[in-house]
Amino acid sequence: MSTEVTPVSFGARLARATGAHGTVCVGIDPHAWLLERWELPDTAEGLRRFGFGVVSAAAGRAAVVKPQVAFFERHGALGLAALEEVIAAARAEGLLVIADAKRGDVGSTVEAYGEAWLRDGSPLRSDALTVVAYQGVGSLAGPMDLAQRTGAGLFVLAATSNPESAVPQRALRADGRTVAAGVAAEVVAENAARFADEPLGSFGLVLGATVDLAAIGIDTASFGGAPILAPGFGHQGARLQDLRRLYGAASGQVLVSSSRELLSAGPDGLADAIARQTEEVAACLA
Ligand SMILES: O=C(O)c1cc(=O)[nH]c(=O)n1[C@@H]1O[C@H](COP(=O)(O)O)[C@@H](O)[C@H]1O
Repeated sequence: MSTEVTPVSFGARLARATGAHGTVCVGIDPHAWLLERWELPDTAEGLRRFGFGVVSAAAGRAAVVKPQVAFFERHGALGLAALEEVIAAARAEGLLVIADAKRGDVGSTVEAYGEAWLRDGSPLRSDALTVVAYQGVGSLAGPMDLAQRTGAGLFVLAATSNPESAVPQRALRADGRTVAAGVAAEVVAENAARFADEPLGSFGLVLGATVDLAAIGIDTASFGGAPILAPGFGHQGARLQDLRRLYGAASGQVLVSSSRELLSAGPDGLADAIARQTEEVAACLA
């Protein structure tokens, strides 16, 4: 008799956590200038203390944190060791962790990325991972299978918030769709097929709040239960008041990602800044 226990899916955990704490996703982006503002050194130890500061401010106030892996990689092995500790601390506090590592490769290799971030027992085990589908959504089958088995999630980049993304992402595929709309449709279909019984699925999309989704051929009304990770608010210019206009019927399943705007409140102001932004997002959705 198998003793394997089916884990609670990421989507179910996300729905529960956002229901309790709102839909703000607090970025952990230790830019050098932010470390200075937090009076921390630009070292692995500085990153560790910064990460712990964000975790303690977010615990009980937000559902999700999103460490930006690049800043930890700057410090090599010690930086990654700091990241391991920050991820573990966040999860121990009940926060969901989206590792923003933006991984992608041919299927046989991306599988190893999946194992690094989503396998039970891995030192960097997170609740979800950002991934890139430049090699085709099908190349992500390995991490998708693993995520489903371990109750983890994936956010696939579709329409990113940076202006340079227009050239590759608005390009037309052979089927007449833009690359961004094609990726979105494939991920939405995969999510619907694997998580049909769940109101919120575990495979979502990154859709920048600075992007005109209709102009790029993306209609969020067709998203079903696919969650959306939405960077671009605050420092990149998008405004919370536009949340409903930007994401329409899917606005309730949008994670409002905010890094520099929140983090610049400093270690003493961050908890209040998170609470304020959570209220503001809720008001925009009401
Ligand atoms: O995947 C992401 O989170 C992401 C996708 C995207 O299209 N744009 C984008 O800014 N991001 C990330 O979201 C964060 C945005 O930071 P702020 O602009 O400071 O809120 C950074 O960690 C980016 O790497």
